[in-house]
Amino acid sequence: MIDIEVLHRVANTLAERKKADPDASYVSSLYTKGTDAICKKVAEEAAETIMAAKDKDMLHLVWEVTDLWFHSMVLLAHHGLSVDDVLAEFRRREGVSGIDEKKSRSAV
Ligand SMILES: N=c1c2ncn([C@@H]3O[C@H](COP(=O)(O)OP(=O)(O)OP(=O)(O)O)[C@@H](O)[C@H]3O)c2ncn1[C@@H]1O[C@H](COP(=O)(O)O)[C@@H](O)[C@H]1O
Repeated sequence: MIDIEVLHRVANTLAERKKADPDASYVSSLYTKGTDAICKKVAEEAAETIMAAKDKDMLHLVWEVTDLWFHSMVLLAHHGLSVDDVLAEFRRREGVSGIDEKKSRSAV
């Protein structure tokens, strides 16, 4: 079983960082800079993920996906959301084939 508790612990830290000093916390400094700065980090980490995959660099691929998940979690927290909202969406989609779901969209 994969340990997703670490995601909850990080999410709790991200919530706590709303009250932290931006000079002492990277997360708090991102909140202070705002949505554009956080989105820029998400875009950078997505680009670095793509480069690692294209280079077939497995170590960096894991590092960059971790950076991407982390900055996506910061973006969610900045908007009052958390990893629980994403996990709930995964649960809602569970078992629904992407092919069937796409067909049902074109039928509407
Ligand atoms: N998981 C992470 C995490 N992953 C990556 N990073 C930071 O994300 C930053 C940006 O990564 P980059 O690779 O882009 O680094 P960079 O190029 O030097 O950054 P820029 O100059 O481009 O801004 C780095 O400073 C990393 O250390 C993280 N910073 C924090 N966390 C978690 O968030 C918690 C709270 O962190 P603080 O708010 O800093 O206490 C920590 O305890 C960790 O659990």
